Amino acid sequence: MEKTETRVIETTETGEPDVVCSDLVRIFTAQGVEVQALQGLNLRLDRGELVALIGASGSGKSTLLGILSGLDVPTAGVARVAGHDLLALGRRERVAFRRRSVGFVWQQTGRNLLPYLTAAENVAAALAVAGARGDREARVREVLEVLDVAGVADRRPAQMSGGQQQRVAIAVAIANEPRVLLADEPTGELDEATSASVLEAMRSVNERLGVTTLIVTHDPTVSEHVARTVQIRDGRTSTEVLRSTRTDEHGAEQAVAEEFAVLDRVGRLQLPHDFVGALGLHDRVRLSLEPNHVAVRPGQEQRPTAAPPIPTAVPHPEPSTVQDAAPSAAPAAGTPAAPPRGRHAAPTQEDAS
Ligand SMILES: Nc1ncnc2c1ncn2[C@@H]1O[C@H](COP(=O)(O)OP(=O)(O)OP(=O)(O)O)[C@@H](O)[C@H]1O
Repeated sequence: MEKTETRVIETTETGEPDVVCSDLVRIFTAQGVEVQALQGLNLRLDRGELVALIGASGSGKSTLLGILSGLDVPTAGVARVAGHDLLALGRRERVAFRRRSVGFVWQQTGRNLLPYLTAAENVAAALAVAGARGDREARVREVLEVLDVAGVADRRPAQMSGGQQQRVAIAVAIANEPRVLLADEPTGELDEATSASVLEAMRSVNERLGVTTLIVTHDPTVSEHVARTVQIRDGRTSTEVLRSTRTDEHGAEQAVAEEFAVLDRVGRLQLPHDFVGALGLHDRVRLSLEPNHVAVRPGQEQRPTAAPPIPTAVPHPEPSTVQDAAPSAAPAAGTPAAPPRGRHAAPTQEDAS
């Protein structure tokens, strides 16, 4: 059974990650109206990581992938992929970056492959466009075998299943040995079983070839295939779930999922929606530094409508979480009940250090 804990992690920078986004901003202007698709997003992927990116519709996932793939240019901030500064690339460098440094898999199978070429010809075309050296035929065979689609090498996309088409698309994307593989809803048009096999293929490619991989998805089963899931909300990274296996005191292996709020370099974090709703937080909140945590309390005066019951047997605990910091009165009508403890706990000062 999965156990969920919460701590705050700091987005510090050590080493040379393959993906670095720092205070990334993308503003679109449509018919005189500005839309802030990314509002100071921070993200880093270390070399060889496999990460899923999730978030509600409109949260900025595709905008981020557009920037990381070199298709779009951010308005402000830092975006570096495979050592390239994406705000400073010239036109020719950008073309070379897209051909050699990143591979891309789209949701629509039709967008990934040329319909009049076979699977092998699609991979060969990608190698030719990038000017790949060496034995291209051998490389075509190799990547189709890695993706377990050597059997459909001579078929055109229309003669393959959706899952086979996406596997061939992954083969095309990794043919040039890019440092980073980006996938936008790669399983969006597939049924559950086929989705699982495509996600598994991406995990296997990541493991065998060490290509740093970022998968944008709505697929709820993605957590079974990745060790790290990043959630973005309103154009910013808000929470991360890290999964690992631990051995308990009886020697049994336990899958552990820990949920973290993401603290950026200047100390900002997003409170989960259900915390905000449960305490009716708005406009201003009171912060206080406690011995081992930071407490967040509603900014407005809390006037309980009825006298709170006096505890008899159970002593009232010291506030240690956002829920603990709640007034003792029940939440106002219309506000959701406080979330169960353990799903999200409040960030603690100790954890942030
Ligand atoms: N070219 C554009 N011009 C104007 N606004 C845009 C443009 N592209 C995206 N947006 C806006 O930016 C915000 C983020 O869009 P984005 O497509 O990145 O979200 P998303 O998380 O990928 O959504 P979905 O899951 O529905 O694909 C949205 O409000 C969207 O309407």
